[in-house]
Amino acid sequence: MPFVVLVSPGSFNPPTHMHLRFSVCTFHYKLARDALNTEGYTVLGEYMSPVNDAYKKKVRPASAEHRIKICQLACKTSQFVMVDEWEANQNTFQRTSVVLSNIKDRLCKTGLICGQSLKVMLICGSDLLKSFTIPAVWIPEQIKIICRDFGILCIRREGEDVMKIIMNDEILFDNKDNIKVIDELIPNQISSTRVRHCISRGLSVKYIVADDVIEYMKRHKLYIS
Ligand SMILES: Nc1ncnc2c1ncn2[C@@H]1O[C@H](COP(=O)(O)OP(=O)(O)OP(=O)(O)O)[C@@H](O)[C@H]1O
Ligand SMILES: NC(=O)c1ccc[n+]([C@@H]2O[C@H](COP(=O)(O)O)[C@@H](O)[C@H]2O)c1
Repeated sequence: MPFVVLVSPGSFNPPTHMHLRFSVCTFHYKLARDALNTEGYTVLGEYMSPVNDAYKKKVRPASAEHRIKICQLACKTSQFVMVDEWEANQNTFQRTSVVLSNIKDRLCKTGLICGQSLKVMLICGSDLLKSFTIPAVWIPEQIKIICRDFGILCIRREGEDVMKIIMNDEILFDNKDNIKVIDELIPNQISSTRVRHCISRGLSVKYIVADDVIEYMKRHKLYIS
């Protein structure tokens, strides 16, 4: 029986309940389960991989050290989602294909699972899939590697026409069988950006972000300005 380990790359600045819902979408929604089960896969778990501090964003994220910590707090209640710190702890930005390979190599080195029976897949929202089609953001050869050698589980983000994104891009279209699109049955507009806006205005983010994460952010005065 081949096993799947999911990897969710992102800034997680901060992690929201939606980031944790990825696992719910994968495990409990029939569509997603079927998408993997019909091919005989068993999903073992998911790693959130917070991006390295060297990744350039319009708004400078909280430090990797803080983001690792709040991701760990966010995952505390999940038996399925964990944090992989490797990417965040490197000295330079790591491309996502490198992160996926690295996680696979390390899992195989444990000796608990062999490469042939392990499929590491990227799990992402459809905005990340869309970014594949924006010139100069990703290296086309690496998109091919991600689609062909790993595979993608894409959660539709509200309003996004994922099939159109796939159909209009040559690499995605060529690899469409390795891209599973999952509908979030309760689509929402939760985003880290909106959470940061609320915090900076002194508004509550309770029930959108884990309580322990809220407590940590308060203690470290994250996102208040
Ligand atoms: N509401 C959502 N629905 C579907 N996917 C989501 C949602 N929020 C986040 N994601 C996905 O989670 C992953 C990591 O997201 P990221 O850390 O960039 O959060 P974000 O909310 O998109 O951040 P920001 O608002 O700072 O750009 C990405 O694949 C993103 O598409
Ligand atoms: N070439 C690449 O590998 C590449 C390019 C752009 C974004 N990414 C990843 O996509 C994620 C995007 O996160 P944000 O949506 O927070 O910007 C990050 O984890 C980042 O590492 C990878």
